[in-house]
Amino acid sequence: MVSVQTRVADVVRIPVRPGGERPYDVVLGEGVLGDLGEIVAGRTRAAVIHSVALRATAEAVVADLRANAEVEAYAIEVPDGERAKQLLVAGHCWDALGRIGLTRDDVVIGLGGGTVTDLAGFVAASWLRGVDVVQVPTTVLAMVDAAVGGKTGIDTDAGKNLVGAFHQPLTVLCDLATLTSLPAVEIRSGLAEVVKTGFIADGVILDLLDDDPTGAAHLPELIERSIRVKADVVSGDPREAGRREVLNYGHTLGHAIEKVEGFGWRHGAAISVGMVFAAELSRLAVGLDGATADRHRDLLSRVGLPVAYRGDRWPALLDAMRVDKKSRGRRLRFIGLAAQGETVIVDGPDVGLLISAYEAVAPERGGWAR
Ligand SMILES: NC(=O)c1ccc[n+]([C@@H]2O[C@H](COP(=O)([O-])OP(=O)(O)OC[C@H]3O[C@@H](n4cnc5c(N)ncnc54)[C@H](O)[C@@H]3O)[C@@H](O)[C@H]2O)c1
Ligand SMILES: O=C(O)C(=O)C[C@@H](O)[C@H](O)[C@H](O)COP(=O)(O)O
Ligand SMILES: [Zn+2]
Repeated sequence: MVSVQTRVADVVRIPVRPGGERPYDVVLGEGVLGDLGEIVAGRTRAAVIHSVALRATAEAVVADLRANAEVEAYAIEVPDGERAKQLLVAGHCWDALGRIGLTRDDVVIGLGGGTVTDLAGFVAASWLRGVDVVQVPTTVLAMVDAAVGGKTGIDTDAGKNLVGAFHQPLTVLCDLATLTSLPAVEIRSGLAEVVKTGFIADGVILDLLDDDPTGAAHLPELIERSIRVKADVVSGDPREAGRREVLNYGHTLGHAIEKVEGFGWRHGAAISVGMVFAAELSRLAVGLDGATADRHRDLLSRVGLPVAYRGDRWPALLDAMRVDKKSRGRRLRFIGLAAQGETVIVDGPDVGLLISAYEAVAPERGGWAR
C-alpha cells in the first residue's frame, strides 16, 4: 500500500459553477464523509450504490444515515471495476430503486471508484428522468476526475461510455481517509489522470511528480490541484460544447485499448499509453517540442504506468477510435498539445501520420501496413 499523507489539514471546498446548471462544491479532506448525513437530511430515502470492495463502508454509511439523519437508507451492491458499467447492472440498480420506492425528493449516493460514480450518476440521471446524486469517490482517479463534472455513463460492446448523460451531482465528498485501503496499483492508475491534468493545464503537478513519482509525498496537493483544473474546465463548458474536450487528452487511443482489451485494462493504464501516443502525434502534427513529448514517457514510466502496447492491434484500435465521441463523420479528432498547458485539436489527421505516432508506443510492429 502507498501511505497517504494528510498535508491538507483543513477541509478544502472547490466550487464547480456549471453555467445554467445547479452550482456545487467538491469537498476535500480527512473525514468529510461525516458531512453526508447533513447533506441528505430531510430526504425520506437514500440509495447507496457501492462496489463489493466498499461493502463495509456502505454498511456504515447506511447505519449512520438511518440512526442520525432519519433517512431510510439502502445499500445497492454492484461488481468491482469496469464490470459495473453495464446495462445489466444499471437494470439491477433501477429494479432496486423500484423496490425501495425512491421518489424525486430522494437521493442516490455513489460510493466507490470511477466505475461506481459513473454508474450511479447514470442511474440517478435516468431514474424518474433525474434524481439527485451525491458522489463519494474513494479512488484517486474518481476524486480528481470521474466524480467531478457530471459525465455519467456505461459501456457497450461498441466502446467506452457510449451511453450516458450529463448529470451534475449535488455535492462531491472526497474523503482522503478512504484512500488508506486503496491498492498501490489503483493509486498509479489515478495518477495517470493527474499527469494528464499536468500536461494540459497545471505544470506544477508535473514538478511535484518529478519530485516523487509515487505520488505519496504530495498526494493531497496533487488531488486538490487536479480537482481545481477539472472544476474550472467543467464550469466553463459543462456539456462539452468545446473546451471540455481537452479533458480527453490521451483518451482517443486509451479508450480504444480498453475496448480491444475487453475492458480488462485499468482506465489509467490505457490513457497512459494514449498520452504517449498523443504526445508523439502532437510532435508530428503541431510541433510539440521533443523534450515535452519525451517527458510523457519518462514521467509515466517512473510513476509505474505502461507506455507501450501491441503493434499487431493497430487495425482494431483504428476501428475502435472511429466511434470516439470526438469523431465527426469519417474524421477522427484528437486532443493535441502545442506546449505544456496549451492544447489544440488535431482534426482529421491522415492514417499514415497516426501510424507514425503509433510507432512510438508499439515496440514491435506487425500485422499492419502503412
Ligand atoms: N465521468 C468522468 O468524467 C470520468 C473521468 C475519468 C474516468 N472515468 C471512469 O472511471 C472509471 C475508472 O475509475 P477507477 O480508476 O476509480 O476504477 P474503479 O472504480 O474500477 O476502482 C478501482 C478498484 O478499486 C476498488 N476500490 C475503490 N475504492 C477503494 C478503496 N477506497 N479501497 C480499496 N479498494 C477500492 C474498486 O472496487 C475497484 O476494484 C473508468 O470507467 C473511467 O471511464 C470517468
Ligand atoms: O470529464 C471529461 O470531460 C473527461 O473527458 C474526463 C475523462 O478523464 C474521462 O475518462 C471521461 O469519462 C471520458 O469521457 P468520454 O466523453 O470520452 O467518454
Ligand atoms: Zn479519463
